[in-house]
Formats: sequence, structure tokens, C-alpha cells
Amino acid sequence: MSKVIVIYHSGYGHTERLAEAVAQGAGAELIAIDAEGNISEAQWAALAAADAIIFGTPTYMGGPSWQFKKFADASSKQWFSRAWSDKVFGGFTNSASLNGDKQVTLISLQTLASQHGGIWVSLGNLPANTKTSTRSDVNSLGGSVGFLAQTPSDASVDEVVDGDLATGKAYGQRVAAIADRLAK
Ligand SMILES: Cc1cc2nc3c(=O)[nH]c(=O)nc-3n(C[C@H](O)[C@H](O)[C@H](O)COP(=O)(O)O)c2cc1C
Repeated sequence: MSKVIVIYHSGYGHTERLAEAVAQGAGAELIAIDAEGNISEAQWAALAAADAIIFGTPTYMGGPSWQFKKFADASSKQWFSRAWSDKVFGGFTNSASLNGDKQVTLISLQTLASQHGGIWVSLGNLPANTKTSTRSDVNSLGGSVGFLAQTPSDASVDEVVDGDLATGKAYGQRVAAIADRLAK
């Protein structure tokens, strides 16, 4: 089985719950970027040994959190040595508004993966966009590039939307399955 890592930042815990769902689906190890935007040397080593890396961040002001961006900039060391080249990558983001400009965040995660020479995994689910669709459905936000989630601004961590958790779990499964296929 491939080694998958979900590396994420979460300021207030909502994105963390989604990261846990993605990791559950992927059978992945979780790495949290801390409040200063750092991870340990052991965690950098774990990323180097991974077959697949899934990035996660809340959308803050239409982009990744600064802590995630600090991690992304720090990965320029791995960029120089092509250490993450040909790994499988995925990404997700969560914001308060249905749109909230979070596609911009997702594209920045896809771009980061591409800078590293990675192989990006799309979401793979059809959108749930009919009259009978609800937020409990998989992919009710209608994403395709990666996994998008929306947590209302007044929702507690326990109130993260069930359909988003299901979408995240399915996305994690997809990234892990593709990493397994490429490892053969
Ligand atoms: C500084 C800041 C900026 C934010 N900017 C956006 C935004 O651009 N669009 C949006 O829809 N929500 C925005 N939000 C809401 C967060 O994306 C939302 O509350 C999310 O669930 C937070 O995830 P977290 O608990 O993992 O930090 C912002 C929140 C903060 C604190």
C-alpha cells in the first residue's frame, strides 16, 4: 500500500476535521502545520518518503492561510533537489462562503504540486446539482480540480457539513488508489 500524507493548516479546527476525513479515506498519516507555519524535521522526512501528498488549508482572504504559504515557500528546498518529483498530489480547501473565492486557493495548491513536478489528482465525482440535491450529497459544491468544502461562519467544529466529510473521504480514497496504481 502506498504511503500517503495529508499535510494541512487549520486556524480554528474546521479544516482539521476535513483533513481527518481525507486521511481516513486515504489511510494517510496527518501532519498539522503549526500556528507559526512550521513542521518538524521528522515531518519533512516523512513527506520525502511519501508516495502521495495531499495539501489542505482554509481559504483566508481568497488564498491559502499564511501558515500554509510559509510551508509552501519552505518546500523550495525540496523543489531545488526535485525531491517531490513524480509523487502523486491532491489538495483541498474549506471556507465560510459557498464560493468565497476558494477556487483560487485550490489552484494555488495545484500549482504548488506542479512546481514540484507532481502528478495532480482531480476530484473525480460528478456535481450534485439537481433540484433534489442537498449539502449532504457528495460534491454538492460541484468542484472538479480538487476537494472543496464550506463550513458556515457560525458553525462549530462538530457542525462541519456531513456531505463535505463524505466528499473528503472519497477524495482521499481516490488519491490513495491512484498512488497504488502508479506504484505497480
Ligand atoms: C483571516 C480570515 C480570512 C477569511 N477569508 C475567507 C474568504 O476569503 N472566503 C471565505 O469564504 N471565508 C473566509 N474565511 C472563513 C474561513 O475560511 C472559515 O471560517 C473556515 O472554516 C476556517 O477554517 P479553520 O477553522 O480550519 O481555520 C476567513 C476566515 C479568516 C479567519
